Amino acid sequence: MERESMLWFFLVCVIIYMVFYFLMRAGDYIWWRPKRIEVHFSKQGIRGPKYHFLLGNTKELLGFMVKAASQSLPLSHHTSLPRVLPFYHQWQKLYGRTFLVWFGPTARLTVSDPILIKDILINRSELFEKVESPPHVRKLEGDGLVTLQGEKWAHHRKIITPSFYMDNLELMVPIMGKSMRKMVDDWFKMSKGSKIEIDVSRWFQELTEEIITHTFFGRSYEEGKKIFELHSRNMIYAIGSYNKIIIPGYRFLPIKQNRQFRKLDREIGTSLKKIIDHRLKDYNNSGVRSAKYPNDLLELMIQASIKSEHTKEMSTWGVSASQSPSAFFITASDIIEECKTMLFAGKYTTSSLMTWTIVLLAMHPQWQELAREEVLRNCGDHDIPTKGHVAKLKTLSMILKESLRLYPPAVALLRRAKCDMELGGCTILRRTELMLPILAVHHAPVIWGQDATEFNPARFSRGVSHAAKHLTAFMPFGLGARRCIGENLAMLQTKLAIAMILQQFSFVLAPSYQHAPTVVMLLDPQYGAPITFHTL
Ligand code: HEM
Repeated sequence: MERESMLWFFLVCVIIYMVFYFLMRAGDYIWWRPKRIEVHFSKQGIRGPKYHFLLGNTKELLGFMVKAASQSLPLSHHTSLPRVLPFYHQWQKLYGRTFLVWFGPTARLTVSDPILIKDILINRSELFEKVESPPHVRKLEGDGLVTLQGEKWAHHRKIITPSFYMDNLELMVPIMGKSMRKMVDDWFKMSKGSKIEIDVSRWFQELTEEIITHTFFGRSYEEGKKIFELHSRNMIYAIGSYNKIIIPGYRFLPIKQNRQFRKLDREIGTSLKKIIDHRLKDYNNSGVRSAKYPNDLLELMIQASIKSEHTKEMSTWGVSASQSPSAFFITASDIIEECKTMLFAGKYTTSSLMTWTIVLLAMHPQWQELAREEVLRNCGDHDIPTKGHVAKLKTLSMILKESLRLYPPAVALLRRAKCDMELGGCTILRRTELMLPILAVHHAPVIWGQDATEFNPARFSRGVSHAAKHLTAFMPFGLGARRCIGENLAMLQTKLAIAMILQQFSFVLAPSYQHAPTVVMLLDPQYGAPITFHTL
């Protein structure tokens, strides 16, 4: 009996200890640790809004966003920072360009000095890692290049990079041109030879989807298209849950939205596997391809995977394990994840660039005229521009850069310190997150001059180095080793699309257009981008 009571006593002590331990850990996470971090930074002169229990500054952040979203900007007015990143606009006035913000109990050091940004993204990038996206977004973006770290990221980057070389992409100009011709012809028909109002953002999303499908899937285009459609549907669920990410365990709730999300995700995996299995039939047991097709991104990855030493994975694909060479490259599930990543990273970013460029040209008719004159002079008035033509469109290049400067699709980057370190004379603690507000850097008068918030593509006439005080202040595609791999593809397809629109139409903002740049995941027009096109 006594032994039994002892056992009970012991058990109760263990439970009390464990409860106490977890309470202490939780208390440390949501109160003492944030307070220590606040003191640590304030001793070094870095201040910021006060940390509030559990929520951090979430309430203030949401308040700023709701207020900013309720008012549109005047037309042709590009001072979008107070609307898009209202917290940065308000707090940098109080605390300076480097300050501490609390996203729940997570501290984020906001850094907008280009010299420090260069340190973080280029000079000492190995000391920083990427920050994971919220769970639903992570599922959508896939475990591909955007999120991978370390050696695996380096392997994938090496394999995928050749697909995005300019020489390779230029071969796709006729295919891209065909998709764009179809879009422009559709608009022409809808205009009945006169004029038509179109919300361009939706059309550009479809266009970029088609082009990435060609880049990735090549001859499997039709099957690839279905996967994109599933992915786009899932994107709607992810966006729906984006503002609920502060609810712990939200993604596990057995609600219709979550069930639907998981179902579509499984369907994407199954469909992709089918395409890969089909392609593998072109390979003999030695891993040599019998059929002759041009290389698309999927093919490059399959070839790399055939060299994989992941024998188990390979045998499930029906390729003889004994034939696999020894170097580790890439596996079947890696390909599936990379595919999702490309779809996620390439579609909405590029359509956002196309949309803002058309909006800007509609707002600034003198630049629209200059760009059209250049296009007609170099490419003629109807023909699909060739890669040679595209290379000559210098004014259009300047316009795209100015569009990316004023309206960068990705408005901020995130990194996390891997260890305690010194940055700009201040000690940063391990696991501190750093927020690099691209939009704020692109709009800073100290970097770009007093006309920083004006649309002036001429500032890029002698290149980025003459446009800004710091070469690294222009970073719509990021900087350093993790710089966007799809930059060439995005610029090429946007140039081609805008050139082909300029050949056929002049355009102005539709009367219903409201100038309201906003961020859900990327920078988009809150009420769409209705534009009135007049046939030439
Ligand atoms: C205007 C269009 C685009 C913009 C503004 C853009 C922007 C960016 C930015 C800012 C990054 C760096 C993220 C970071 O450092 O945390 C990035 C990375 C990336 N982008 Fe893009 N992107 C665009 C188009 C594309 C396209 C068309 C693709 C592919 C089809 C693509 C694929 C990627 C990938 C895979 C990464 C991760 C690279 C790595 O970490 O190695 N992007 N992009």
